[in-house]
Amino acid sequence: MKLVLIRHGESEWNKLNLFTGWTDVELSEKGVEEAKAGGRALKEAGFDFDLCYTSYLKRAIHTLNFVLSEMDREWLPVTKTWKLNERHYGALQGLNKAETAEKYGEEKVKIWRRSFDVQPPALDPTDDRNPALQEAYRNENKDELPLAESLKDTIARAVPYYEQEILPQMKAGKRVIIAAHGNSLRALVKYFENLTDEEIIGVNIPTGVPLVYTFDDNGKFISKEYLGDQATIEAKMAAVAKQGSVQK
Ligand SMILES: O=C(O)[C@H](O)COP(=O)(O)O
Repeated sequence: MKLVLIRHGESEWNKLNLFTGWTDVELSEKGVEEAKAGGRALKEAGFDFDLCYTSYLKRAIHTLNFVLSEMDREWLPVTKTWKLNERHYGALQGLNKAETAEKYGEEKVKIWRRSFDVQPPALDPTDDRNPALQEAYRNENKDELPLAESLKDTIARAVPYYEQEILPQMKAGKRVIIAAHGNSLRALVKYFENLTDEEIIGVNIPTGVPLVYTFDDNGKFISKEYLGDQATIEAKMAAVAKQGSVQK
């Protein structure tokens, strides 16, 4: 069984190096091009899909739309769920990552960005960015909606969704693509590959590059492969890792 993951293309806030989380920002022009290139790479490699999953956030939704447009598959059914949203970055949302590193130190920012179970500072419940106060989440169970999340918290909602909603479809023969986010995809990657809490720290997902997983019939990990020029992909991953460094 194969499964394709794609992180959204560069967003307006990726471009400005801001902590984004659940902030619903648009793709940048470069992000649109990355998403289209991802779609073309999938088409050229002969991929096709039956079902698509994405988050409630427009940078992932639009990425999926551009991918499907390039593949002439805009008619495919798409399921949206907040369970695939980016990790909620709490009160860090809107802050510049490099400036935050200057203020609190690179180590602290690395812990906030990449530690397994440390949450960033939480939003105040009265903050109008509290998802429980936002239209997009009006039909969701308010008790489940976060004010901040660690990667562990993200795993606790993304992995059960995968196991309950997506994996059964794959086992029934459906070809699936998931368009999501740096950390909601890291949550799935950790689970798929059974990575330790330390190993996942070093995983950085580039924007707009299709990541193809191959599993056995039971959903057990066999292999993975990024589609595209490997040196370019490595450079994009290194750039993501560096976003939390002080700018020199
Ligand atoms: O929410 C964000 O800021 C990004 O999408 C992912 O950020 P990170 O790579 O700093 O975790």
